[in-house]
Amino acid sequence: MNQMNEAKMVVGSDEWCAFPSLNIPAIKAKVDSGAKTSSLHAVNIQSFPRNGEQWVSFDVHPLQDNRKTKVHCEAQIIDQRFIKSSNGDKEKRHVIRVPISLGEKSWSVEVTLTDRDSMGYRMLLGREAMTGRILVDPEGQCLLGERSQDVLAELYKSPDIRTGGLKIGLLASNPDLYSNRRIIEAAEARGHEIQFLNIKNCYMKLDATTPEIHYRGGRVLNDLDAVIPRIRPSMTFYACTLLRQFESLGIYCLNTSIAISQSRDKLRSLQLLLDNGLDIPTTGFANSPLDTGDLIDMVGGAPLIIKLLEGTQGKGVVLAETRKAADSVINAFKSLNANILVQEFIKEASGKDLRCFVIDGRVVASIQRVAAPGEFRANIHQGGHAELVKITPDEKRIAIKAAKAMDLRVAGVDIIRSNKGPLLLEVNSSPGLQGIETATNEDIASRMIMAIEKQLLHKK
Ligand SMILES: Nc1ncnc2c1ncn2[C@@H]1O[C@H](COP(=O)(O)OP(=O)(O)OP(=O)(O)O)[C@@H](O)[C@H]1O
Ligand SMILES: [Mg+2]
Ligand SMILES: [Mg+2]
Repeated sequence: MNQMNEAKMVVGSDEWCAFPSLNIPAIKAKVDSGAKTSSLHAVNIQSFPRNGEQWVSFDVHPLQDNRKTKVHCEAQIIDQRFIKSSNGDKEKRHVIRVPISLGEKSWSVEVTLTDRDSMGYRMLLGREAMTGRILVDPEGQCLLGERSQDVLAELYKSPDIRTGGLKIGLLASNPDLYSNRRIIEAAEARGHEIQFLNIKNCYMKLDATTPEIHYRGGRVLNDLDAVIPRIRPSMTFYACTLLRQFESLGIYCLNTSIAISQSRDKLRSLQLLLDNGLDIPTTGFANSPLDTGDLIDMVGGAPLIIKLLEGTQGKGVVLAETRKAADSVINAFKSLNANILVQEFIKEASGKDLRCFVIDGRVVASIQRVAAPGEFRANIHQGGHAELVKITPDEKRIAIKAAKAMDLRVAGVDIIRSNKGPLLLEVNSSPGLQGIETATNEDIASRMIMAIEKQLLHKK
């Protein structure tokens, strides 16, 4: 038994493989003995007849988090199979048989093609391909050797696999804003090329084969590595359309269009946060002024908070101290066809709230915002000021969970301290840097750039 095992190759939980006949010199596979058949993540899968046989053509993005490096492949179809994927869905897939190289060895394996766009591994190595040849050491990774970015760039002869500076676009409206100046400064200091892209000056070509984004004057922006969106609420619709276009070109967006657009819908955000087990102040929402009385009762009566759904910087947030005031304010807004929500007033917060800046699942800085005397809104724009604060482990956990629930890699999470514990107020997808960098002395702009580097450069 031992002797037999000695002849077997020991692999870790992931390994670099190659498919010489498909011109794929390196692709990192997740070693998955739980799956029977191996699979390759392929796009543009199309079957066609060739000399009386059924063939398939497809494209493979062999490198994780890189949709620019693409290999076009063709192979004979040897079977069609229904495969149950990890999410439980059954899917009919083409099966091909090709030689695989792993370490020093090479043999032929069956591989199914799937166009599930997994941002993780581009390939799964199933047990059928390993039987009799491989032992798995789940603690190890790339036991048969790593591939550096330099080696990959050479193998794929691709300038897109960068080892040095990245080409970054800052998609925003005002290059003179503190936040935007800091992001540009930080990107340049870290050796990247960054260009300010005014949202209004970008336009796009929607086309199945050659989609493009142009900048005023005709310059094509397709060769960016990453885009940092900093979108003011009034530009959300157009900017998210642009972001979707960047995404479909395989350009990494620090916050995605989907995450940003859902974060801009206050009610949807609150529902998502609740779905993820996060607590918010009790909130009510109605369509018709006829329901005002019950709406007020629902959130516990006056005093209560009324918020315009489209409001920002505290402008659309009103405190109604009495039931009568609440009733008239709600009806006044309703008569203007304004969308509002009503919310339990967290009096004990005494005009303070917390802003936690989350990047890539970590709270990188937090401040307490304190309202001006006589004001309940802590917004800096309403005269509030920022103070240093130590947040509790629970608050940290909530902030991280909220950013994750909203699928935001960069988020400003606002929390209010209530008698019932910390409650979530809202999650911002383009949180400002000035107040928080000044108060904490943290270099948050650099942390944002580092989050991009982690995705595009240093990922093994
Ligand atoms: N339910 C509440 N109870 C007590 N204070 C509240 C409550 N909701 C909001 N506030 C205070 O009012 C401020 C503004 O509210 P909120 O953050 O919801 O709206 P906004 O700031 O206008 O929106 P945005 O941050 O998107 O610009 C908060 O920072 C907080 O200090
Ligand atoms: Mg706010
Ligand atoms: Mg907001």
